[in-house]
Amino acid sequence: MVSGTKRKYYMLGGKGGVGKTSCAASLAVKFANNGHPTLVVSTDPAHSLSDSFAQDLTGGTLVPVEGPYSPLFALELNPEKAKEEFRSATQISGGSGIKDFMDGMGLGVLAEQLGELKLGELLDTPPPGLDEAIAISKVMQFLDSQEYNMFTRVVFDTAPTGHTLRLLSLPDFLDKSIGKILKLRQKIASATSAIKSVFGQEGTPKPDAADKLERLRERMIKVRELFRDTTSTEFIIVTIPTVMAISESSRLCASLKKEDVPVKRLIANQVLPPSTSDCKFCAMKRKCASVVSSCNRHVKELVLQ
Ligand SMILES: Nc1ncnc2c1ncn2[C@@H]1O[C@H](COP(=O)(O)OP(=O)(O)OP(=O)(O)O)[C@@H](O)[C@H]1O
Repeated sequence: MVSGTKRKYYMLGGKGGVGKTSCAASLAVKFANNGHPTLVVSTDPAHSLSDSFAQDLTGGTLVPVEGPYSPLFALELNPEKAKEEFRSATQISGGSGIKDFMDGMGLGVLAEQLGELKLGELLDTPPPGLDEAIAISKVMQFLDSQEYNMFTRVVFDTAPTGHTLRLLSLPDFLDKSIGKILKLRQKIASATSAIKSVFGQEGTPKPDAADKLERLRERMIKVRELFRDTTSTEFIIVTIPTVMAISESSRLCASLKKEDVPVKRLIANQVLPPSTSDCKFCAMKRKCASVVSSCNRHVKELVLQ
């Protein structure tokens, strides 16, 4: 994993509490100690990257992590900020949702179509995972900038399984939805210019709003491409040796493969080392771990089958 100087992205995901953040932080330190300027990003709204490094990493900006030989920076993304950006990019007129805008223009009929297209919901209540998708797209934006193009390893500490799966399918969903909004905007623009000439009403959608939407759509396409780029991206499943964690990891792996997301490595975390002085709890935990790994063949085969 440390060979080569071409930029690589590693996304760590899995069941809640298995050690995604701990493993993402350890992997980032390993890369930095092997000569890679590294960035570790937490997209999990419940950040715990600061705890892993025992350093305050909050604030939504890149913070240098003390210790490793090569530069290691950490970033705890602020999903609220990302959501705000989506809302402002999709507002049609100052502050009101698209439906009010169209009613105001006497285009209630078109608003019904909007209902069918379910775009109203998209604009007023963004889908789960949206904030992370936008946050990741921002990370990619600044990674392309001169200032941050030195990073050759980027490690994403993602949210627990369900959130991540929605995040992975989101760029597609957004690309299509924003495409519909832009088409609808086109219709509104031509309809309003017709109305304007008859009633002389103001309220044509701000031209820059369409550009903002178009830019957002392009960024979502880039996120989708990043997730599926087998030459630069890899999703690593983190699990622990319990039946429940392995079952959930197996489902996650099947979903990732269905979304064409490259996944080939698994971290079996918190495996108890052999010990003679086990307390009852540890003895039971070890027994369970050995039963799980033996009767379910090797954890890796089972999850990554
Ligand atoms: N290999 C390990 N050895 C000992 N403790 C560990 C190990 N990995 C994780 N832990 C501990 O388990 C707890 C959960 O770890 P962590 O926060 O990394 O999991 P997570 O999957 O990111 O959790 P969440 O889903 O809540 O974000 C923490 O207290 C952490 O210190």
